[in-house]
Amino acid sequence: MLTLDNLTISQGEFRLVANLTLATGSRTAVIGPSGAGKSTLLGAIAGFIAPSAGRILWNETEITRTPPGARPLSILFQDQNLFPHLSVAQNIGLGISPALRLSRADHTRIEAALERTGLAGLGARKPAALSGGQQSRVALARALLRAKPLLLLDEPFSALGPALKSEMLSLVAEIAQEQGTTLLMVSHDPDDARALCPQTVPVENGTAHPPQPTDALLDNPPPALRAYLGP
Ligand SMILES: Nc1ncnc2c1ncn2[C@@H]1O[C@H](COP(=O)(O)OP(=O)(O)OP(=O)(O)O)[C@@H](O)[C@H]1O
Repeated sequence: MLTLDNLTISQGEFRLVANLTLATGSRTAVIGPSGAGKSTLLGAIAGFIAPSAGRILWNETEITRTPPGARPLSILFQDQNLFPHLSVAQNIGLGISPALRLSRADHTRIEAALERTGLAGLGARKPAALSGGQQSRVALARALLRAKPLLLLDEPFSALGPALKSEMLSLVAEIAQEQGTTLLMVSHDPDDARALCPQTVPVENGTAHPPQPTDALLDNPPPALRAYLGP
């Protein structure tokens, strides 16, 4: 279970407060107007942004000041964070060993992750020799190998076409289900939220609200979300 206990994040004039919990294995969308603080929220959970007050707990353990790499999570961004000079297999291997000290068993796991994400046979290529969709799959394969209990998605597939994006999101949901992963996903597309996430955290007016059932929220949004979601 992820707990945000009066978590307060300040960036210049901007301030965001979150008081909420996410059950283990749940899938949650984060929805709100541009600039509302969705990426800031994920950045604080991931440890890239230091909160000015409050606590982050994973189960009973406080991780508010745990370095990003030691937190029980993976995060996928739009910019897939692939190293251009490393092969696809090495980029995935970074999920196991940042120094790329990989055993034979590790290579077997990398092959399995390539296979699972539809990249079989592409391990020796450099990221530049892959399509955008394939690059997304590499980042996902790396997260898959890390098998952390919490997966944060900050619109990693938004540069892909609609069909490819929903294919990637389905793959994420499938893998999350298999691994029992807790999923927290920023989305600008209400249809993605409805398709994948039974509950949604609305972010508006400086608050990340506790999760609410996605369909009910989107069918009858509060005024601050209504304008953003449109008719
Ligand atoms: N380094 C910074 N210093 C000051 N303010 C910042 C900084 N980074 C972001 N902000 C402000 O914090 C607020 C939240 O930004 P954030 O990127 O989290 O919004 P968002 O909801 O993810 O938006 P979008 O949907 O457009 O990606 C914005 O008002 C932004 O201008």
